[in-house]
Amino acid sequence: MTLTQAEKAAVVTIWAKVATQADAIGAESLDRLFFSYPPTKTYFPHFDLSQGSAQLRGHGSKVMNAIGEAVKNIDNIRGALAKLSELHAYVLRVDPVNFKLLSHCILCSVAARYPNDFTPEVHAAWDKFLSSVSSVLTEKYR
Ligand code: HEM
Repeated sequence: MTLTQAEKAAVVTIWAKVATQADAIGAESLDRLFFSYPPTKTYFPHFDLSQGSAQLRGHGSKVMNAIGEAVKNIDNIRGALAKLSELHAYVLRVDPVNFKLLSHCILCSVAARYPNDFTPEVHAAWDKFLSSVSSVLTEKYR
C-alpha cells in the first residue's frame, strides 16, 4: 500500500500536532481499545489496564513513539519497524485483526482532539498510513 505525495504530506502535517500530545493520545487509544474490544486485553495479562494506569500510559507512549518513527521514515516504514515486526509476529503473536482495532482507536483519539484538522482527506490519509504500519507489523506471520 503506497501513499501518494499528498497523503504523505497530510500525515506529516497532522503528526506535527499529534506529537505534542502523543503520550496522552497513546493512552487514550489503549483505553478505547480495551474498553470497546475487551478480548484485546488477553494480550496484556501482566498489565494493570485500569484507565490511566502507569503501565497503560507507558505503553501508549511506546506505541506512539513507534508511530512517530514510521512518520519520520514514511518512505521506508518497513525498515523503520523491522524489529517491532519480528516482536509482534514471533514473540507476542498478536492476531492481525487486532491491528485494525487499535488503528481505529488511534484514529478516533486523533479525530476527537483535532476535529478541525480531521478533514475527510486527512482521515483517509491517516487511515491509509495506519494500515501500512499494520501491514508491516503483521507481514512476518506467513
Ligand atoms: C499500530 C500498531 C502497533 C504498534 C505501533 C505497536 C508498538 C509496540 C511497541 C513500540 C511495543 C514495545 C516494544 C518493546 O518494548 O521493545 C509493543 C509491545 C507490545 N505490543 Fe504492540 N504495537 C501495535 C499493535 C499491537 C496490538 C494490536 C496488540 C494486541 C492487541 C499489541 C500488543 C503488544 C504487547 C502485548 C506488547 C508487549 C507489552 C509488554 O509486555 O511490555 N500491539 N508494541
